[in-house]
Amino acid sequence: MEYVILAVVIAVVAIGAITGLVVSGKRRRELDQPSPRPTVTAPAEPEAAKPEQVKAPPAEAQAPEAPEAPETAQPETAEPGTAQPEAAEPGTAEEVRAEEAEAAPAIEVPEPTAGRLVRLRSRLSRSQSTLGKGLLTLLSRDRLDEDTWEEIEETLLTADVGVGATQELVDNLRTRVKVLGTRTPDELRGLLREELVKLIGTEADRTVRSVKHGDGPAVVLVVGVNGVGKTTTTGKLARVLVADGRKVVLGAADTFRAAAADQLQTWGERVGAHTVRGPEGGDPASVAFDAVKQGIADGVDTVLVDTAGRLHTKTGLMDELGKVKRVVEKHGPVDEVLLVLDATTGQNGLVQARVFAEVVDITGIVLTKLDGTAKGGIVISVQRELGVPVKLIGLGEGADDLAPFEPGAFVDALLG
Ligand SMILES: Nc1nc2c(ncn2[C@@H]2O[C@H](COP(=O)(O)OP(=O)(O)OP(=O)(O)O)[C@@H](O)[C@H]2O)c(=O)[nH]1
Repeated sequence: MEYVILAVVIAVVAIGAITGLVVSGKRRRELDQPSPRPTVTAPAEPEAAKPEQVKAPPAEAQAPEAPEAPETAQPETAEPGTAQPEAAEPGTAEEVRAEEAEAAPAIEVPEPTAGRLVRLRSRLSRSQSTLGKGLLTLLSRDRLDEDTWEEIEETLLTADVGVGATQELVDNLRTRVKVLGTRTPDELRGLLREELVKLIGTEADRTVRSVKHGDGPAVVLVVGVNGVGKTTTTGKLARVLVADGRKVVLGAADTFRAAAADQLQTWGERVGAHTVRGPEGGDPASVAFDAVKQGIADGVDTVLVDTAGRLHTKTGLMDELGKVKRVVEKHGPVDEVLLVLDATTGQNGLVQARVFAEVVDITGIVLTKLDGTAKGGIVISVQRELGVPVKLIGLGEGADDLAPFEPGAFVDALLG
């Protein structure tokens, strides 16, 4: 019996030993297998982080379904009356398009500037009925006595033609009417046209200097007191230049009124022109400097700078405008200084013109709001006052209501 128990114990021990050996061998084999988890030294990760791969991922990696969504949702491709599965999200494409439109506002193509004055001639109706028609009626009288000539003089003075120019015109008309003898309406019209055109002058260069030269853009400073339409004119002038094929940068150097910069930026955005602006109340000269710098960097043709023209004191104005000009000239010469005057202010406008002319060298005049006045003669008096040509006239609040000034077309509009 003891032998049997001994044999069983030996057998159990032997089985246990064999089993232990088999299990531990299996475990060792399992531990020898490589781990499936990545390690910090895995080369794949730094490879994937290479900038080239981030910049230009393979086409397949860019959500291949994405381009199909807007296409299927486009009204052109959707069959009318068919409830397509893609149409289940009608708002999505609309929203995408609305967002896109908001992000990139449509750039307008302004109307060409040639012939604008002719197109807008009816806007001069108030000046036409007093100045143009008034003079023609007086000159058509059977007898041109002293009283009639005095009335002609009065008409010219009321229309702001100015004393000197009025005298010159009346003298010339008296002589020519005497020589002419009998007068037909056509002859009278022709006579008056010639004399008015002569007074305005056809010799002066009325183009706005806006052509790029050397490495830099042409720089145009727009000056004038607040409220005359200076900011609006700068915006409209950007359109005139863009219409004529120029690339423009705007400088919102009127930092006095925050809305002025917003207003200018909106004008710029409409024609795709960049607007450089500074903080409200900031230094106008610094904004003007930055605008020209931007214009050089962008390689544009023209930089238009809307300046702040507060007429508190002449000294203040002189300091401010003088500084703007000096600072801008660090980049190169200023090509044009346009003085904006409100035609409806009459003599007051002439006083402003005198003050500005003492501060900066004005190279051109912009007369705004000629649509709202019977005093079209201011074109003549302001030119005489400053010895500088009127280059542009404002004939309304519309975006394309700023016209290059043409003496012949202007007089034709006055005479009807
Ligand atoms: N009828 C008419 N209105 C004009 C003309 N030009 C400008 N205006 C209006 O004049 C008003 C004043 O224009 P702004 O451009 O804001 O004047 P501003 O001189 O820049 O004034 P600040 O921005 O305060 O410096 C606006 O309502 C313009 O629409 C024009 O030729 N005809």
